[in-house]
Amino acid sequence: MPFDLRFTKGQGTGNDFVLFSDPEGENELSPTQIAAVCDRHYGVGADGVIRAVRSQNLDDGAAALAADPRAVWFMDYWNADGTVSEMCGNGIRVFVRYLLDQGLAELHPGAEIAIGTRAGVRLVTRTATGFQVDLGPWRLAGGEPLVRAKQLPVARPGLGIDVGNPHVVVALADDDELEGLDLAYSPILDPEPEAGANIEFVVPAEPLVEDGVGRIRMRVHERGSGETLSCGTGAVASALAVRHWAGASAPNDWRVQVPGGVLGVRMFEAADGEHVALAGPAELVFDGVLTLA
Ligand SMILES: N[C@@H](CCC[C@H](N)C(=O)O)C(=O)O
Repeated sequence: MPFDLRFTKGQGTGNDFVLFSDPEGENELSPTQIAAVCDRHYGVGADGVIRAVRSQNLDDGAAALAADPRAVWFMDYWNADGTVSEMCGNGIRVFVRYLLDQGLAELHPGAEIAIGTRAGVRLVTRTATGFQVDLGPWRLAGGEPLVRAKQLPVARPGLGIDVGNPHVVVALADDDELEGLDLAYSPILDPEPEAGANIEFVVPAEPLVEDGVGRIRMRVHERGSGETLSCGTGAVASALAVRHWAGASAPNDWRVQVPGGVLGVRMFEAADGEHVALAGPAELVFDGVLTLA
């Protein structure tokens, strides 16, 4: 039975999403419907779909509420191919902008909002130009899979990093190598992690550190979405990887240039270990109605 999906299109550094509100958790889209919505020729076009559900109305939301009763909203995130992901760093900023715009939540200056996600509860605050999200503790995922990509002459070792979702970061020699990559083709990981991974290619700026801030450029091939203009968790994983390679003197503040803009990354100590935060813009672009079969 066809139905009308009322949605809002949003983006953060060019990583774009279709957002819709389903407080009672009654309108989960099928993977086929999500792929149809995200199709850039026959649908709205987006890198992912985000459903706003009250945490109390989702199984995954119950865990979020148990962890933090303030997490009344759950970010139900889906990639463009209809697969699910645990976390989206650009998406969660756009999600908060959407909740505020729809009058579903409030966020006063200096306050924080708790959002339920499959990676756990994440805290979001306002910044002068957008939002910052504390992505919580991170970890080296173990192993250094070889990465093959089109136009990369030889396979390179990647570093596995988990920031709630899985990433493999690969260092390239220079901007020419970065620009020359053809990410219309999916890079190949050897060994391929069972759950797949988002793959980031990074190049240090010259100099790497300026005024105490590390600077890198990044392109990404996202699990479930292909090449995107930006990936927030990918920017975080990339800064963590480059700091890891650079050694003890490397800074904790990073500026990550992606094709769609610039993101800020900061590592800091918290009660449960080192956390990593992501800052960047979040915009709503237009509202619409799509009839779905
Ligand atoms: N673009 C997002 C990440 C979205 C999920 C990712 N494709 C995955 O499957 O883990 C971001 O900004 O972090």
